[in-house]
Amino acid sequence: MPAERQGAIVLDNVSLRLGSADFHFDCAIAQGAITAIAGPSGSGKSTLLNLIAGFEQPDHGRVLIAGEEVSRLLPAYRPVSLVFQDNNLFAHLDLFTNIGLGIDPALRLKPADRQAVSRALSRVGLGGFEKRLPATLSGGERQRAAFARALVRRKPVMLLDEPFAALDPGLRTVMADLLLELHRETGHTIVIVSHDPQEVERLANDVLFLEGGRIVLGAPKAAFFAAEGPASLAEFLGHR
Ligand SMILES: Nc1ncnc2c1ncn2[C@@H]1O[C@H](COP(=O)(O)OP(=O)(O)OP(=O)(O)O)[C@@H](O)[C@H]1O
Repeated sequence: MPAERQGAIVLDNVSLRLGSADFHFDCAIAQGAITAIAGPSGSGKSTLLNLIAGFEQPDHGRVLIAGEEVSRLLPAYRPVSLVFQDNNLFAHLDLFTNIGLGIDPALRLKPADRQAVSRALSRVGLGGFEKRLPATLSGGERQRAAFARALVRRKPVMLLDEPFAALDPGLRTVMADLLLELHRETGHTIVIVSHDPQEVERLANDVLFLEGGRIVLGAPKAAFFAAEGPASLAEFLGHR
């Protein structure tokens, strides 16, 4: 593979068909950067993220993370942590247990792991919330808990699928700032699907813009916002 194709995440000529939808992705996502995936509804943003996470596998081509091919690995074996819009906390388990599951699905937690759970909760502003059930939290607090779970996994790649879409605009800004802070601390590679050009502007170093299951523009943020392209791009930029 040529040097310029090296990245924290590489989709090497990946193609996939789901029902009548065809996807083709060929890109390298930079190490330690925040890359936003944007594009109209149905353009393939979640599918691209699912290919990286392992919820979808390519029909052809390869997915590499940190130089290792992971195309056929199940999600649990990939070096990624996930934060989704509905943050998938288990309703009947308290926050300590929910976050501990991020370290070990069998919950065999060593004392250091238990400390890491409490530290992660404090880190996201939920210190002392260990015994709370998800239903007793606000939407923003649940999203913070999902961040805490991603943090304890200590994986070098964090994947977020519209993590703030259900939150009100004020809280969205607070959570975006928290994500930037965590990124500065960890230096992780972050890939975030976003519908919101302001969020892309606030967070991203690089942007991949999708249409019809393909990447129609991949550029650093400044170039992206100055770019001319398909009508869908003009429409996205028009909502700034
Ligand atoms: N399992 C599947 N079977 C059939 N079609 C699918 C499947 N998964 C996704 N699709 C189709 O592929 C297209 C892309 O879906 P995807 O969820 O990746 O888009 P998206 O850009 O994330 O959309 P949105 O912004 O609306 O969430 C859609 O037309 C969707 O209906």
